[in-house]
Amino acid sequence: MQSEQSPTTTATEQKSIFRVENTDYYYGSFKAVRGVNLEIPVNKITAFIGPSGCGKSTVLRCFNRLNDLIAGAHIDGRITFHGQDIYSKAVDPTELRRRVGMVFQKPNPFPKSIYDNIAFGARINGYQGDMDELVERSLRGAALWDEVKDKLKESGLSISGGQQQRLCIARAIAIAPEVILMDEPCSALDPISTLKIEELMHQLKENYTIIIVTHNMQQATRVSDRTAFYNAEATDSGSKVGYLVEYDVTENIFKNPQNEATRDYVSGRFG
Ligand SMILES: Nc1ncnc2c1ncn2[C@@H]1O[C@H](COP(=O)(O)OP(=O)(O)OP(=O)(O)O)[C@@H](O)[C@H]1O
Repeated sequence: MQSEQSPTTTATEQKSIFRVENTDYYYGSFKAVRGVNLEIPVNKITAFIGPSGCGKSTVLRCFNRLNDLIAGAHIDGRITFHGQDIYSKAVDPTELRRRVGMVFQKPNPFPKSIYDNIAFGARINGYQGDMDELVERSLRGAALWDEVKDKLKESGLSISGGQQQRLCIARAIAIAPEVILMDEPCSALDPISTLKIEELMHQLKENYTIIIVTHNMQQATRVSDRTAFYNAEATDSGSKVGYLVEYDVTENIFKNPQNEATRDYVSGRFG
């Protein structure tokens, strides 16, 4: 059987896990982002870059329908996950969010023990297996086990910011997602913690598809396989609307961009 491919997907690329087709993103009547078409390859890291307010987080939050929780937010167009429209009535957003996890800008562990940070979500999701084993496996998967194995009963808030962010990643992977969305996951971290998360991302992509929003262009070049550059332009009404300018393998976006705005942005001329 032939795999599903868009005209922009080359035969050598892996299958897409998400397809975004002709999507416009609104907050009430305000159109925040227009006309996005893109495919997210499975088991790769895709970076979203662009100046502030161009809609990177808005698009990101739609992959697990987190924008549903914002009153008035809606999209026109279609986003499919494994070929199924995620906005169709048949899709349960809670189940979608289990399969498409998220890590936020600021580490946000639960005010519970390190152990329970992992066990809590797993229990809610009906995990029936050996919880000790799951906690260890998740913490190992987030490259945190060695640092916390002797203090699993201590609060998740008692460890460093970088460790807290890895705990949030451990919590996300404990419920066995396929995708991890990361919204500027290192912006609150020091450079060493940032590098640890980046190393971890390289390991994680063996098992997960990752989409990361980042303001740090070096980070995009270090971690991502593909990069989407978004920009915003003024509309007749005076507001700004975001749009996807260029999407390609990361090396092309940074070394050989096709669009002038991309070239200016990646060379630090604006943004
Ligand atoms: N909850 C919301 N309600 C109304 N408008 C919003 C909301 N969230 C974002 N917006 C608007 O949508 C547009 C895109 O915002 P978004 O946060 O997605 O951009 P971004 O590229 O992620 O920005 P940044 O890099 O600063 O995080 C902006 O005009 C923003 O003001």
